[in-house]
Amino acid sequence: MTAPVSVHNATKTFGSFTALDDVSLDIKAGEFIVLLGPSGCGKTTLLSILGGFLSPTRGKVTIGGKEMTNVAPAKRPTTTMFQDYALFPHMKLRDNVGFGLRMRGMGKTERDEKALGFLDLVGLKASADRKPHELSGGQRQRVALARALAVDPDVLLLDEPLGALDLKLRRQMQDELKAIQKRVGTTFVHVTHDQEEAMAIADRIVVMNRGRIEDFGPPADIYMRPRSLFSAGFMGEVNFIPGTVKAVDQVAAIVEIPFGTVGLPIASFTVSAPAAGHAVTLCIRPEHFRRAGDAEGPTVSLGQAEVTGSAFFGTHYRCHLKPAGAADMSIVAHMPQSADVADGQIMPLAVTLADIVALPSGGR
Ligand SMILES: Nc1ncnc2c1ncn2[C@@H]1O[C@H](COP(=O)(O)OP(=O)(O)OP(=O)(O)O)[C@@H](O)[C@H]1O
Repeated sequence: MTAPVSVHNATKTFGSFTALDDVSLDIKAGEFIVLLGPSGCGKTTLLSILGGFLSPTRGKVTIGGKEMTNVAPAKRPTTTMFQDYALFPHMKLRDNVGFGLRMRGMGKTERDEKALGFLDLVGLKASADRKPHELSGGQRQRVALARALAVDPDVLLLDEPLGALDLKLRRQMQDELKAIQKRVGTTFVHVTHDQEEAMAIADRIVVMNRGRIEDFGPPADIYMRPRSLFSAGFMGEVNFIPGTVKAVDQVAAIVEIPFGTVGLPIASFTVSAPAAGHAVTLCIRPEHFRRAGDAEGPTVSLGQAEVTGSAFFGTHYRCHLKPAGAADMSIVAHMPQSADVADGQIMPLAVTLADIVALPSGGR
């Protein structure tokens, strides 16, 4: 089963501290949502409010269109899978997975059949008679997932479920988790502070910071068209170039930056329309810089820059560049593998216009 989830203006305070600050969110049935943000930003608090382990100080939660704000966890159509998922050590996997069904009074034959079906889903049917200590960390994690899904929640809440796994296994489990979610169609809300994990699994990512939602959208949108400087910086490496809007007409704005003047289409301003005098920050990902002449489509020239350092990364050179006329600025740019990059070299820089996002400077 599956259900949509809505959070309406939820605030959670602990004494004088506001852990969640007026958060609203609409999740569609069957979506894989990731709550992403640094430690302490309120991800677990929001997940706990969805699961019923915490009540919001203000605001409300609906699941499947029904108000759930003060409904106990066991009475919600949700299951929460914690990072330190505890399997019962003395029970076979089939009994671990069937445990929740037993608690709900399901008979042994039916329960066993269902448990085997979910073990099959996570690729462990052949191990149904083994016990947890005979499994690897990744396998135990899969059993925990099978157990959580066996009770047929409308919404599965996952709190850093891959946090205890090593990096390689983590990446593998991300792919599996996504594939399983697509097969069962249950709404998943998954907490992580790992941006790559979020991109690997999410249909939509909720970027959180200091108790608020900074950005919400598909991974590619958040990466390419971030709606806040925090979001841009959290979703991978980015260069922030300060600027001032000098003039605006109906199609473009002229922005003065420390090493020149650029004309940007209005569409580059993703959050608020540009106005003369506004301080803006141009966000440019390292892979979007090109040597002038190599850039595709309509481009903006950023003048000459000196290579002050470079390292070969296999797929590209990662370069530090100093733009002419901006002695105290350093830009990180990726140049193609084929580029002949050397320290001290001067290169004319350009960026495809569509790859520049201009956001209001300042903020929280
Ligand atoms: N019961 C509590 N009493 C007081 N403060 C709390 C309580 N629970 C959480 N907080 C505070 O609220 C803030 C948000 O906590 P939360 O656990 O939601 O963060 P998080 O984003 O999940 O972080 P992490 O990735 O470290 O788990 C933190 O500053 C935390 O110290």
